Amino acid sequence: MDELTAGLFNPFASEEVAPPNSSHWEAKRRLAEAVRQLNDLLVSTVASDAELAQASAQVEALNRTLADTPRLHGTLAYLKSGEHGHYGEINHELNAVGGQSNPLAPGLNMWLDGNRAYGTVRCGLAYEGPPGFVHGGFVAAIFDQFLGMAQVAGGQPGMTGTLTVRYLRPTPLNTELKLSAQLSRAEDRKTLVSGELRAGGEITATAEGLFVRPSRGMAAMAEMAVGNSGQ
Ligand SMILES: CCCCCCCCCC(=O)SCCNC(=O)CCNC(=O)[C@H](O)C(C)(C)COP(=O)(O)OP(=O)(O)OC[C@H]1O[C@@H](n2cnc3c(N)ncnc32)[C@H](O)[C@@H]1OP(=O)(O)O
Repeated sequence: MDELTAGLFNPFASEEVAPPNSSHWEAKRRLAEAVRQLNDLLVSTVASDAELAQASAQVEALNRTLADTPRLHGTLAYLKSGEHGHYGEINHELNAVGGQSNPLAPGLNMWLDGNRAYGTVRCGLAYEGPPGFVHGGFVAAIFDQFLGMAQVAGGQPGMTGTLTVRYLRPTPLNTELKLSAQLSRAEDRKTLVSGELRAGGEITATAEGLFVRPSRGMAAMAEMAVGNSGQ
């Protein structure tokens, strides 16, 4: 394991969402939750054009305020600052699918128990694809992240090489969804993991992921990313 993968799923790998490790992340989680609500409200409100224009001006003003604050671009920049925890902690705050402090993330919580992985997630209205149901792309994203955690049990975590999702029935919005996964095979640099997504006890989708530990190593992959983070 290297600096990126060591502790990747700790200390957040428990059934209870672990509390933030600093006042910074505590404050950011609060802001992220407010933005999630804003997203939900945005897609559901049928306010007047004038009310929408006023709300836009307020959000634009807030954006200008935040743009003037010190910023770190990407998880590696947070890591290098030395002030925001180890990579696992930072990833679990900022990850696009599992990040508690990232409003894009639907709040996926995950934990490992031996060779099995478990998770919960709830997708609000902003994740709608078919009427009343979760967009299939987000179902795939949830599996990608979740199986990406489950592969860690194999001891050689890598990048998603292939992800196959079987959509058995529509996945409902605003419902606690339960995930489970198990390691099928881990050999050389390849780890095969399969998982299920359930709503109210019914399986709505299954997935299989093949993860490949890069020949260059994860640290080299991270170096390749320098310059991609929009700073
Ligand atoms: C910090 C830890 C992070 C872990 C968290 C994961 C959760 C998030 C998951 C993601 O979303 S990752 C983002 C989505 N995935 C990518 O962007 C991966 C892009 N692809 C790559 O970077 C490379 O193609 C890859 C690392 C997958 C493989 O490159 P390598 O140069 O290491 O592969 P190589 O050519 O040496 O092949 C090694 C073996 O893997 C096989 N292989 C390579 N790419 C494959 C692929 N894409 N699908 C299936 N098999 C693949 C290849 O055939 C070969 O099999 P054999 O040993 O049996 O000959």
